[in-house]
Parts: sequence; C-alpha cells; structure tokens
Amino acid sequence: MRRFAPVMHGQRWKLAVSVLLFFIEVGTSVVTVAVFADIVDNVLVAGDLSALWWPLGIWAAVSLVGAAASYGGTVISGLVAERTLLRLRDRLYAHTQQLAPHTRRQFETGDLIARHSGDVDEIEHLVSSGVVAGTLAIGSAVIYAAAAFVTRWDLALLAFVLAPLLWVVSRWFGRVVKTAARRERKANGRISSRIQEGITHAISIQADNQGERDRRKVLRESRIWRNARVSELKANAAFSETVTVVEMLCMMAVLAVGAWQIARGVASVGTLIALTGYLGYMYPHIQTLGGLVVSVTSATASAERVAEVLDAPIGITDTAEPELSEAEALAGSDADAADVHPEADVDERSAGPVASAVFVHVERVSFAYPDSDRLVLDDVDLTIESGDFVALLGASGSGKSTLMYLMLRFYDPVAGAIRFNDTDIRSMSLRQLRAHMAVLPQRVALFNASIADNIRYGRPDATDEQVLAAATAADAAGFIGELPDGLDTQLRDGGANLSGGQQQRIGLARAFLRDTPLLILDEPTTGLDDATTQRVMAPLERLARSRTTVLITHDDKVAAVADYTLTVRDGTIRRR
Ligand SMILES: Nc1ncnc2c1ncn2[C@@H]1O[C@H](COP(=O)(O)OP(=O)(O)OP(=O)(O)O)[C@@H](O)[C@H]1O
Repeated sequence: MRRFAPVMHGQRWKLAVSVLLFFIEVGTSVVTVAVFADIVDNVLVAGDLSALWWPLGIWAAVSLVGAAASYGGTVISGLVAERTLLRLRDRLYAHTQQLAPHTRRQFETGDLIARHSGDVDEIEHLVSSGVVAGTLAIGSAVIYAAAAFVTRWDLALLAFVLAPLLWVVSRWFGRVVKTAARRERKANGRISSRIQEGITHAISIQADNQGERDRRKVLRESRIWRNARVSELKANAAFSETVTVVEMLCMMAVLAVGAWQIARGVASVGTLIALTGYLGYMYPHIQTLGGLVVSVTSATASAERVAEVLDAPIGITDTAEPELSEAEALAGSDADAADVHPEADVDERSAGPVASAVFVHVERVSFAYPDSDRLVLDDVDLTIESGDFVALLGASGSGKSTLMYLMLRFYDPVAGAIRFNDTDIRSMSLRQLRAHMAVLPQRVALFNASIADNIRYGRPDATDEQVLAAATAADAAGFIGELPDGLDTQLRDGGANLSGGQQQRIGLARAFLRDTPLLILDEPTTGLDDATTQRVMAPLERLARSRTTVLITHDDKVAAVADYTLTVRDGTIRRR
C-alpha cells in the first residue's frame, strides 16, 4: 500500500470524507440499538404504548441519515478507488511503452497484458478494501465495542476474549492465501501468453499438426491455475467458518451469563438485547477485518507483479521531458485529463524545427547491447549525404537493425556520436529527432481502424485529399478503390484482410504522407514474390529518390536500385 500510495495523490481527503460518512452511519446504528433497548424496557416490558411514538420517530430519522451517509461513503470511496486505478493503468501503460527493447523482451506479451488487466484490477482491493474498508472495520468495531462496554462491561469483556485469536487465525490464513494467489497470478499470466502465442500462430500450429500439443500446453497451465484457485477458495471458506464458529461461541457465552444475571435481577432484558445487538453489529466488522487481511494479502501478489514492470528500466526518454521519479510519475494527474479527452492528440504538439533535408554522419560509433559485452558495431565511421539512396547489406545478425535503433535513439552508442546535419542527435528531443524520420518496417504496423486512418497514422491532421494523394503515390489507390468501402474499409487483426504487398503499399502511403527528410526501409520486400516486389519497388523508389534513404535488405536485386551499397560485417560498415 505504501508503494502505491503516490497514485492516490490528492485523493486522501476524499477518502477521509468517505470514512467520516461511514462512521456517521455506524453512529446512527448505535443510536437505533439504544432506541430499541428503550422500547423493550419502557414499552414492551412496561406495557405503555404511549411511550412508543417518540422513539419510533427518532429511529426513522436516524435510519434515513444513516442510509444517506452510507450511500455517500460508498460512492465517494468507489470514485477514489476507480480514479486511482485509472491513474495506475495509465502510468503502467506509459512505462511499458517506454521500456527499452531488451527489457521489454524479458516479459512475455500475454503475461504483460495480464499484468495490465487482471493484476491492476486486483490492486483495487488494496485501495478500496485496504484503506476504506480497513479503517471502517477497525473504527466500527471499536465504536460497537465501546457501546457494548458502556452498556454492560462485564458481559462485553466476555465477548472480547476471543478477538486476539481471530487476528492470529486471519494472519495464518492470509499467508496461505498469498502463496496460492501468487501461483494463481503467475499461472494467469502464463495462460495469457500461451493463448496469445496460440492465436497468433494458429495457422502454423494447425499446419504442423501441433493442435493437440498446443491445447495441452494451455490446459496444463489452466490446471495449475485451477489448483491455486481451489487452494484459495478452501482457505477463504475455512477462514470464514472458523470465524463464524468462534463468534457463535462468544454469543452463546454472553447469552448464558446474561440470562443468569436477568434471573438474579441484576440486568434488564433491554440491556441484554442492546448488548447482543452491539455485538451482532461488531462481529461482522471483525470478520471483515480478518477477511481483509486475507484479501489484501492476496492482492499484494498482483501488486508485486505490477511493481515488477514499473521497476523495469525504461529506454531513452526525451531530454525535454526528463525522466520522472516513480513517485512523481504516479502522482501526476494527466491520466485524469486523458479521461476527460481520451482523443486529445498529443502528436499535434510541436516537435520543434524539422530540417527539410538531412545528411547523416555516423562518427566512430561503437555499440554493445546493455545486457551483453559483445560490440555489435565497432568504431563505425560513415557519412550518408543529403538525398543519397543507400542500401545497407549484411548477413543476418550483422547489426543492420542495430544501426537503425541507434538512429531512432532506442539506444545511445557506447562511444562516438550520430549527427544529423552536424547536430548530435542526443541534443535533440526524441520527438524532434523522430519527426525527421519515417520507418517502413518488415511488417507494417496496421491498426484496427479504417485504411484512411492507418495511412494518416504518422500525421493525424492530414486531410482526406492528402490521404488519397499519398495512396495514389504509393500505387495503393487502385486496390483500395476496389474494396467495398474504399478508404473507409476497416482493417482487422493487423490487416489480415489484405495481402502482404497491399499491406506494404499502405505502409508506403503512410511514409509518403509523413514526408520526412529521412526514410529508413527495413527489408520492405521480405516475403513478397517477384511480381509483388516489382509492384512495391516502383512507388518505393519514387519515395526514396526525393529524400535521404537507408534501405536495409538481404536482397542484392533490391539493393541494386540504390545509389550505392554499405555492407555491415564484423562490426564494421564499408562502402561497396
Ligand atoms: N537485445 C539484445 N541484446 C543482446 N544482443 C542483441 C540484442 N538484439 C540484437 N542482438 C545481437 O546483435 C547482433 C545484431 O543484431 P541485428 O538485429 O542488428 O542484426 P541484423 O543485421 O538486423 O539481422 P537480420 O538481418 O537478421 O535482421 C546480433 O548478433 C544479435 O544477436
């Protein structure tokens, strides 16, 4: 709870108000029990009906106040919990998206999704149950205990004897549930991963006749999950029953001693009714408290998994937007702004000046990945002049993509510098640097949106005419026009309803529209047949010729369209 407290920044006074409202409700039920005891002694036992109306009126008024206070407390504490969750979800997603590529790969995709969904949901228990229900249960138990004590201290003491035992029992069950919850959360993450993997590779799994094995893999994880859930369920049920039995024993002891005292004439029926009433109100709170120890302990298993992601180091962030400490990051309230304007387009913000032409100077650059000592690039020195169309060739694993990562500043070199027009790219903000570049990757990232929105992805303010012009330039307008909804056709599942060549041409249209002075093409024709490659190459060349372009490829024929070739080998890059 201490760990996630910063996300509750600015919410504490609301929590205090909700707790106060709940206490008002507790106060009203104390009054109603006292009123009822009064009715028993002065109306029922004395047989005086005229004394009934005044207490009944108080009872009704107090109950209404209690109901209103309880409603207010529930709504306010619910709002606080949901807002806290909203902020946490936003922070977690922002952090995940900034993870350095090598750190990101430490988490399986499905597991990461599970941490963002189920695990974040569980943390709600820490906020709503942990803070509000915890304070309320302790406070209410104390108030009812005090009322019981004032009513009849000797009988009340009898009822309190077993309270410490309940605490010990709940701690023990808490530990059992936490172990099970950890297993359950991990299994849940692995199930998500297996399912994500299975759905993504469904065709290969079926084609390789591995359907049964794949299904058994998911089933194995599901069984681990089920066993953990059953352990949790058994522990929770055993805890609840233990508490009920202990409470019953206390109540029976109080009733027996109370009946004996009434028979001896030292206590009234009304007093015993009031006392059992207070105890009847108090025990559920003690039970809740014990249950909270168990459920909050179980929620910490999820909290640990979320904290693990938040603790993972992020990649390079903007110098203009310095990295926030986690407390600051969690405390920020921009998630609330996003809540109000979910479509608020941050890309509209100015990236700073963007040069109309770029020459690249890679100056004695050496680089090793953070989790490795091996230099992937070793003292590389090269210049790509403005307007050059360069092919970057090299064996698989030689370091071509690594050079692209360095230009995009996913990493910084361990030695040397990369300059755009003599400016060290480290002195530019990431937003400004990346505004100079368009990247066409091997597999174009297509989103579940219309074709038009996919084309304008890198430039959300582009008009329909500009989108159409870009589609035409990329030789995509023809096939788009044949689709029933044209540019408004919705792409589903990463563009699965388009062929590889069509996807690539949408990527090209996106690059045309972005119209940046530097273009990086990462094996844009991989997986395409000769005819389709030709179809893609023509618009690609048009795009490449009007700016500085680096074309990463394995294919000599594709490389031949470039002005010249750079070859990456053994950590060095040579012009050919
Ligand atoms: N996160 C990482 N940590 C450690 N080493 C890495 C990491 N990513 C890549 N490498 C290593 O760096 C080297 C260069 O990788 P890179 O992806 O740049 O090669 P590439 O030339 O683009 O290969 P391909 O043509 O197959 O895409 C490889 O030997 C690879 O194993």
